[in-house]
Amino acid sequence: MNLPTSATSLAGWQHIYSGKVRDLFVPENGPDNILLVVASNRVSAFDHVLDPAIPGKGALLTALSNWWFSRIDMPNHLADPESAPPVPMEVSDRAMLSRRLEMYPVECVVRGALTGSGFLEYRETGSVCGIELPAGLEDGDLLETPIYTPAHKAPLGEHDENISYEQSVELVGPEVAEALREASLKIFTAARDLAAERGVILADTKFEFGRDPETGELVLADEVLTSDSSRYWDASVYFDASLSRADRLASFDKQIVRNWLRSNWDQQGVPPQLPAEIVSQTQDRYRELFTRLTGKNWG
Ligand SMILES: N#Cc1c(N)ncnc1-c1cnn(CCN2CCOCC2)c1
Repeated sequence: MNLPTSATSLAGWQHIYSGKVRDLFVPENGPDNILLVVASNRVSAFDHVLDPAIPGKGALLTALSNWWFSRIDMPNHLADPESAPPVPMEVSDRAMLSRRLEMYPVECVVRGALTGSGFLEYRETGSVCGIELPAGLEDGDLLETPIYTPAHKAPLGEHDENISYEQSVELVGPEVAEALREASLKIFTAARDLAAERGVILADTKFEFGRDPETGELVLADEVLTSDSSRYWDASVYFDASLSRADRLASFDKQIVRNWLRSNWDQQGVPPQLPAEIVSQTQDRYRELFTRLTGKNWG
């Protein structure tokens, strides 16, 4: 996977980490309990960060995350702007000023549908993360009840490893493991139901939690319920039996890019530049997802 070659340097902030699509900063001169999470416009597919970036993507997904945070009844990591240095103008619309937490090394994945790595594991073993599922399920099938399928965070560039609930207990202890599972299932179920009212299927998502060192409380962190951390499908497309399975499971935001790459790249080496039309269509899909979920026009 080709990683970003340079992270934005921000006046007053020290860059500490770059992921595929986000960059992390801490205040150069304190306080040390603050973290700035900046969502880039980078888009990744097939384990590659693509070129060019999608203008507006970072701001839109930050706004979507903030919209969900405001609807989730749980402490979150968003910080009071008064408690931190000013957020530089050049990233203000795509930056998340956060409380610095002691992050738990568990990717809290919840699946309402069986696809991706979960389907691959099911096809091999009949289960996902030790959870036995009924026989005969196909890729993309909706599950009767959502399942909690944690993963262990892998180093950047590697795939996270699906683990059993019992393995998550070994990582964080029984009380925290249960709290992570309970919170993840509760948030997912509420978000899935809200999305369904808007004709959108929340197929799966990944939450990250941390412990606030000052209060000891469990805090919802990272981005939440964005199309980078979740799979969203259009319900009218999903239930259209005239479409192929691949088309029915088209992700709201990245399918246009994936389909173009499948037709224009042999998945060897570095992917080709995305044409302007593909970038524009992808921007439209991000906007459409934002509007469908929030009921607000973007921009
Ligand atoms: N959100 C948030 C947040 C927070 N509120 N407090 C502390 N850390 C994080 C955070 C955000 N992303 N990551 C993953 C980057 N890690 C870098 C080290 O290596 C493992 C991955 C950590």
